[in-house]
Amino acid sequence: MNDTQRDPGANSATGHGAANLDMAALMDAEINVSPLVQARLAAVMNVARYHGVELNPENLRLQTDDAAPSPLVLLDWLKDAGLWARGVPMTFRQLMRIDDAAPIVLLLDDGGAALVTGRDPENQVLLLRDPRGRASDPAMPVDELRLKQVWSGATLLVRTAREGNDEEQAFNFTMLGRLVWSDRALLRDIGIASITITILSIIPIFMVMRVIGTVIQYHSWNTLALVTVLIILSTGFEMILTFGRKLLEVMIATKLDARLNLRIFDRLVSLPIEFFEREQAGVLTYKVQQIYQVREFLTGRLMNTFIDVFMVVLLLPILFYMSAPMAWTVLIAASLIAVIIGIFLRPLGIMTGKLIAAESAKGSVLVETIYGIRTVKALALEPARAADWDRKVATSANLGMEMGQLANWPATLVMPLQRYSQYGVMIFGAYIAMNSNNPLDIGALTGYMLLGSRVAGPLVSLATVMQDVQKAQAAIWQVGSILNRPNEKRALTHGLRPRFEGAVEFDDVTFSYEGSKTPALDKMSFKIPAGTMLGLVGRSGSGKSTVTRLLQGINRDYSGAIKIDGTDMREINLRHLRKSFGMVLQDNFLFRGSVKDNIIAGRPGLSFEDAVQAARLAGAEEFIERMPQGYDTFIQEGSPNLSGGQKQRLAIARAVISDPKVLILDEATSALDPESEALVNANLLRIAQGRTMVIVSHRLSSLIDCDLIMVLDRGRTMDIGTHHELVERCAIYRHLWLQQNRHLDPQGKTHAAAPKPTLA
Ligand SMILES: Nc1ncnc2c1ncn2[C@@H]1O[C@H](COP(=O)(O)OP(=O)(O)OP(=O)(O)O)[C@@H](O)[C@H]1O
Repeated sequence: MNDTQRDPGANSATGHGAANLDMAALMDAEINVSPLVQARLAAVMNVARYHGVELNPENLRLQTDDAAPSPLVLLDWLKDAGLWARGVPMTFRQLMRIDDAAPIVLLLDDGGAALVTGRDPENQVLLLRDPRGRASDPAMPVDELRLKQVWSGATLLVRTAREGNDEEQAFNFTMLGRLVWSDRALLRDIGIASITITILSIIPIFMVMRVIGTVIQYHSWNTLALVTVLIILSTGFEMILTFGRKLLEVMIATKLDARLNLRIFDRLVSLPIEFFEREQAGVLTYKVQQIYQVREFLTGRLMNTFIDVFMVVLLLPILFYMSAPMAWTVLIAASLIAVIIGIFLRPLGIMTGKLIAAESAKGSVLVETIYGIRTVKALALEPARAADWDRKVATSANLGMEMGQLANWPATLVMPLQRYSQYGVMIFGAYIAMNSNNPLDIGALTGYMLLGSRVAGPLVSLATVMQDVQKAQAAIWQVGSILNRPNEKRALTHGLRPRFEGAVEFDDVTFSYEGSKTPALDKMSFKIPAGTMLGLVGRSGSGKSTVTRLLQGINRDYSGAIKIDGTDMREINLRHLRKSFGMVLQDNFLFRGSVKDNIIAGRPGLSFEDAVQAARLAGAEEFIERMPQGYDTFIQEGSPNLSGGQKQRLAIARAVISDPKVLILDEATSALDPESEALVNANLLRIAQGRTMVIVSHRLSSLIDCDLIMVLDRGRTMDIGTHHELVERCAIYRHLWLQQNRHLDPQGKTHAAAPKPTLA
């Protein structure tokens, strides 16, 4: 029985019919599980059914039959079936507030589960059902106190995966803006705090005007006392508010960063492998990190500028009220500043783009050198790399210098205008004072000077913020150029999830790599039944690895059809496909962690026993047990503490642990010494039992035992048959065989006349 998707609406008509438990599925699957485990499985199956998905208990990997399945295992089961699922801690109140008919799974402390199928706000109770009960059983009202005795908050939320959901939004200003906007309550608080702070910081200016205008002129001690108290009070408030605002700013930035991190990672790992093969890691990392600059700009500079400009709108009428001619001069000076900065915007924008490109090129040299440090050292390439680095540093330093020089111009040119609105306005005021019948008093003049700078400042920053907008635009373009590429997300989350048997068929498949004129596979057709051990041979570049790549869905834009058990691969869910296939490459990456962790590779539901069994099948058990801490031995980055053969056997164990129906070995033994190769090959026949194997190897001797061997040449199938058949009838195969095995006769037996090595 497969996990199959049904019409999502199919069950909603029955409303809370989700609790309509049909234990038959569990029984069908013949898993012998304890009643508590049954409750959890039944609860999850019920919710999935509500959303139109039938879960198959056989696809669930329970650690032991008695232990309750962990939330992780259940989530994986749900996600595998194409549902959106999250495990979250919740409170009774939060559950009461959810306004959705879809049932919610509560994971009870004793390992069981309950389903929330409704709520009664009047009596403050939740309506719960036992997932193992019958549909006709009435829902049980449970209040907060009773629930707390059996449940400490673990909840599973499930819904149908939305198409084109948030994660699919392009990375651009709109998306970032929306992200920022989703915290509008925080933004509003920051806005209110900022405006209040600005008003409070203006109060002392008016106080200064009073002091100079009234206190000194009329020796008014009372006014002085009042002014002092007011200044102290406003400063106190300002301090508290500034502290609060800073906290809010940190909160908003942290939340945004967390959300961005999740999205970026999600998007990055959804990009097809071919993309990573083309792009340099250093450039990728550098470009993606630009997003944080944009975030900083949005929540810092841009927001403050808007608040400042808002203050100008408040202050300008006051300035005009105090003296219209003076206000005009301030306004004109500010506008001139804006014009000067506007003129420099474009050249600065172009320069910023160049600088970012140079910085990413520089970053890529560094990252590449670190990644390839073994080769760099082994070939004594340090001077060459250093020279390359020097060139990149020089280019980016020169550009940085040019950028600084260019940016210096507007900053210098606007200075006199800025100074005018600070001090010049006072001279102008004094001039007016001496020539007019209604002059400003000296206090008002000082106040004007202080207020004038408060108007010019924000206008200048509004103009310079445009410069930052350009920078942010360049940065977001860089990020978008990576994250907005077509990704595999749809293929990873949609499509059929059949139970594989392992029959593979290539039907007239033609495929060319991007930018290549000759096809890597040319009208390839072949068909193998489930359980076949298929060897792929051919000269270098004949397309062997390409066959394995297409089989894993790494490259998908081929013509013709690839069918697995008769189903077109394009219709199969990509994640399901890759999870169901095992893969061992020539050079496998082992993660930092213990041997056991590397074999299990973070897949939920797999236990230590599974790891031991997989290691045994891969022939790795013997050396693991000899290691100082056995399965707990720590593997370093790059696994220097393991030999090539040991690494390969671990990689095979990792690939077979999930009992894949199709196992692909691409030159898995090519880099091994003969002894290790013989060890791995000896295990292959055992591993091959009950599954289809596709083995790519240059060494034909390791393919003799294959059920079928396919000979490739320039992307075409030249022949397919057993070793003996091919030696007889396929010229290419015979040639390759004889080349590698001169001492053997064509049927694989040691040649009687083979010269024995002699010691001189
Ligand atoms: N990522 C790629 N981008 C562009 N062209 C590629 C890429 N990978 C392979 N090719 C080209 O496709 C053709 C088939 O390559 P493929 O790796 O499948 O051959 P192969 O038989 O596995 O070779 P080898 O035995 O040397 O590994 C070759 O001409 C190769 O140059």
